[in-house]
Amino acid sequence: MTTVSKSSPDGQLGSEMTGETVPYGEALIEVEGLKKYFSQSGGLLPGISLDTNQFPPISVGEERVQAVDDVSFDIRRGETLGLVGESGCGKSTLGRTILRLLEPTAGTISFKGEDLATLSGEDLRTKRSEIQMIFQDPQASLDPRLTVGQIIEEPMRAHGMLDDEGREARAKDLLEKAGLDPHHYNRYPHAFSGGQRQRVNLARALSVNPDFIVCDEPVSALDVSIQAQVLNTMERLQDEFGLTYLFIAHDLSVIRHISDRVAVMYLGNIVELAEKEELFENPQHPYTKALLDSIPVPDPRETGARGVLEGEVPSPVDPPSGCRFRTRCPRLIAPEAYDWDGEEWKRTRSFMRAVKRRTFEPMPAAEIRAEFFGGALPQGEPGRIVEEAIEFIATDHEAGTQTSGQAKAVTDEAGTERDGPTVDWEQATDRLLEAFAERSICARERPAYEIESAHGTGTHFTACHLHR
Ligand SMILES: Nc1ncnc2c1ncn2[C@@H]1O[C@H](COP(=O)(O)OP(=O)(O)OP(=O)(O)O)[C@@H](O)[C@H]1O
Repeated sequence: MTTVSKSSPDGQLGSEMTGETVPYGEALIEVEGLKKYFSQSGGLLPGISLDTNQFPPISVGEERVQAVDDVSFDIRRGETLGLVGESGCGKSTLGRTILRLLEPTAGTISFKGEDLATLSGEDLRTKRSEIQMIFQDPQASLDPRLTVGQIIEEPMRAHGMLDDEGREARAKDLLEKAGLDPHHYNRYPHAFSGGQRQRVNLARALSVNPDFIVCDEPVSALDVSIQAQVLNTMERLQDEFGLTYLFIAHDLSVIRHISDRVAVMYLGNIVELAEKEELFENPQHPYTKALLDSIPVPDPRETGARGVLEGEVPSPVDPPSGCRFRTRCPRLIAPEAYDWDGEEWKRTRSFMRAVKRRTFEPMPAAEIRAEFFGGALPQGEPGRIVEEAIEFIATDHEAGTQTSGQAKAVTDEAGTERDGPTVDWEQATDRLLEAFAERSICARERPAYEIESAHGTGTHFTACHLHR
């Protein structure tokens, strides 16, 4: 049987063909300023939008989904970089753009010092053998009409690698290495379980002797009991074949199992990147902390009172300025335009969040002041702004003392029209956000800081202005 290893003369392609080597621990992939925007093609007239607040009310311009926006990091030879984040944050798009399955909008992707973003034609085709991808759904990615042997041999054939006999021997060897019986060579995918099918995918990816594999949620569709077995096989194959993985998952326990370093993604940006232990034991970004706090704990006494993420992820068509997490962030930094004393900012921030999310019932002004500010509003201008916001939502304001727009004619049960207070959450929210949230450094500048690690010796990147 042919022995497959990175040094095997039969295992052509991959780095052997090009003769390039990158020492272990050095950057194999360097991503710099990578962007991937998708054009929005929806509606009757794509690209044309109606805005009655402007003249002319029609504008022609493309709305673009900023799926990956200005992302930079490297992946070192032999390591597994875990990429984690909520659904829709851009993980798959990033993985596919690195592989050039999607055209980058901007930025560079350097693989062994060569920019993949500019390669095309034959050069790109050759490089593709060095970079492979494994997808989440092993069922969908295996052609049901082909035998397992044909499936594994297909990439070798496409790259003109080995003769028929050599390909068969290599396919059988790879089946065994991936934890399957080589006698399964002539079977069809439907005869296999989900875990076995993912092993077939692994064997196929390895057939062209790649250096780098993007693994997009490779175990998410598998039973938890099977997940660990497949992950262990992936680790073994990584050692044996000298592989480098970008491992995409939303499940933090899977990321913790397999990664050496972890990158956390939120709304198209990488918000934190550190060695695994450092990230799990010393997370610095409020988003990472919220993600870690929301890991389900297998404890029946657990009440569910964890720091789960509040609010919706904003649209990637029009993401927030500065820090993209700021609209959901519990640690939003105080705007420097005002002087804050003691607890004033914390209280104002909690009040602003509660108003924005309408988490309390409208009540008289004094009760709002008591509940959120212990009776004493912040000093000076911030206090006046808070008072204005309270007036919009208080239930006990007399007509005439209210800010314009708040008093409105209402009809009582007897059918008599009289002036009464109305609650205007929107105005209150706008007043607070405009005065405080939009003036925070979190809204004005995009954060990027390197801090000292408490665990290990690696660098710790965090995109949070709390480290300014
Ligand atoms: N072909 C496309 N056209 C337009 N928008 C797209 C396209 N592909 C992805 N998007 C959008 O880009 C954003 C990022 O999607 P992506 O699939 O990369 O996220 P993800 O983190 O991998 O999510 P999931 O874990 O659910 O796959 C989403 O808002 C998504 O709707």
